[in-house]
Parts: sequence; C-alpha cells; structure tokens
Amino acid sequence: MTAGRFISLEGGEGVGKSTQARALADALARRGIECEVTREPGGSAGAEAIRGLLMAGAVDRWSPHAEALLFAAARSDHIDRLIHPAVEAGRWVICDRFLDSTRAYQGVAGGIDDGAILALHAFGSRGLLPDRTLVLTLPDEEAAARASARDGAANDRFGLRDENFHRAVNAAFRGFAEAEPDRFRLIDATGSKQDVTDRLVAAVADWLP
Ligand SMILES: Nc1ncnc2c1ncn2[C@@H]1O[C@H](COP(=O)(O)OP(=O)(O)O)[C@@H](O)[C@H]1O
Ligand SMILES: Cc1cn([C@H]2C[C@H](O)[C@@H](COP(=O)(O)OP(=O)(O)O)O2)c(=O)[nH]c1=O
Repeated sequence: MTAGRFISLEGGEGVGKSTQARALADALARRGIECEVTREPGGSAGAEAIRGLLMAGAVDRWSPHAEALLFAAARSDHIDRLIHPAVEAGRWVICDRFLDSTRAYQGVAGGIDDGAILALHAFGSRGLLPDRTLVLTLPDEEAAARASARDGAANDRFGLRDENFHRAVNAAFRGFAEAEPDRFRLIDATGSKQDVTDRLVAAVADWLP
C-alpha cells in the first residue's frame, strides 16, 4: 500500500482547479494510485450544507468574520468525515481549494488577520495542512475569460466581487507560496489541459512509485 497523501489545489477563479483535480486523479490512477477528489467548501454532507449557505445570496450576506467561521466549520467536518479517513487508508486526496483559500479570500482580500484564521483552523481541524499545495497561476485576464466562458451571467457570491478583489486573491496565493516553499509549488496554468496536468504530475513526481 502506498502512503496516503493530501494535496490541495489552489488559485483564483477560472484557473482550472476543478478540471485539473479530476485530470490529476486520472493521471495518478493510470500510475496505480487511488485518489479521492473532493472540494471546498463542501466534500462531506455537513460541509455541502454549509456550502449552500456560503455560496447563495447577496454579496454582503455574511461578514468576513462569519464567513471565516462557516468555512472553518465546513472544513472541520470535511476533514473528519472524508480527508482524514481516506489518507489513513492509504489513498491520495486531491482537494479543490482548502485552508489557503480562506487565508486568501477572507484573510488578505477580506481583511481578517492570518493568525486568526490559523487559530480557527487549529481549533476546528487540529491545524491539519496538506502535504503539498499546488497553486495554479494564470494571468488575471485569462482566468477571468475562462471563468466567464464557463459561467456566463451566472455568478455566486464570490464571482460577483470586483477585479481588485480577484487581483488581491491571486497575489495572496503567490505570497503564501513564497513564504512556505516546502509546502507550495506554483504551477503555470497556461496552455492546454494536458500541458497543465503534465506539470502537476511533475510536481508530485518525487512521491510516485
Ligand atoms: N488549460 C485550459 N485551457 C482552456 N480552458 C480551460 C483549461 N482548463 C480549464 N479550462 C476551462 O476553463 C473554465 C474554468 O475551469 P475550471 O476548472 O472550472 O476552473 P476553477 O475550478 O479554477 O474555477 C472551464 O470552462 C474549463 O473547461
Ligand atoms: C474554500 C474557500 C472558498 N472560498 C470561495 C472561493 C470561490 O469563489 C468560492 C468557491 O467557489 P467554487 O465555484 O467552488 O470555486 P471556483 O470559483 O474556483 O470554481 O468560495 C472562500 O472565499 N474561502 C474559502 O475558504
């Protein structure tokens, strides 16, 4: 049995996280590695119910503080019910967004102190961090074009934020990667889907049998 691994995929809207979470799992499955693909907010029944509260409604439905608490509660349930048991059983978990999204959206872009977000995570989830965090990077305009081609006029509470908010989010992820090079890898998300998948596989190649 291979050792379980926990990988998070991060980045702003439209960079290709959801597409690549599945594509990376397929590529790893071809190498004999069993993966669980999941997402945040969500991934367990309780966390998906919280997702419904977070994603729908007016942009100002929740304050950044209330949002941070809801994300932390959803994450706690997701880890207990899905992530932790899967990794313990030797599977790899690929999670589309995780803690660093809270640090970027509610933290850097929303104004909440990073230490406070990490303290909530310590309380809710015993501080569990991914073994590796792969941040997909794309020029802001290209990410916006991909997201609007996908969503058209339909937007959730986060897609409705302005350009500056999304720029701050993208800059935040780059900042985290610079600060914690052991956990993070920046992955160029330009080019074809296959090109990006190849880069992601290369970023975990040291774990492959
Ligand atoms: N490499 C790529 N080149 C062009 N379009 C892509 C690429 N990867 C994903 N897309 C498309 O861009 C849109 C956003 O991708 P998605 O995976 O939903 O991004 P995210 O989960 O990061 O918001 C989707 O319509 C998807 O099919
Ligand atoms: C996990 C997480 C997501 N979010 C936001 C980012 C996204 O806009 C939204 C999730 O939307 P989703 O549609 O899953 O992602 P994407 O837009 O990347 O395809 O929730 C936070 O603000 N904080 C968090 O901790």
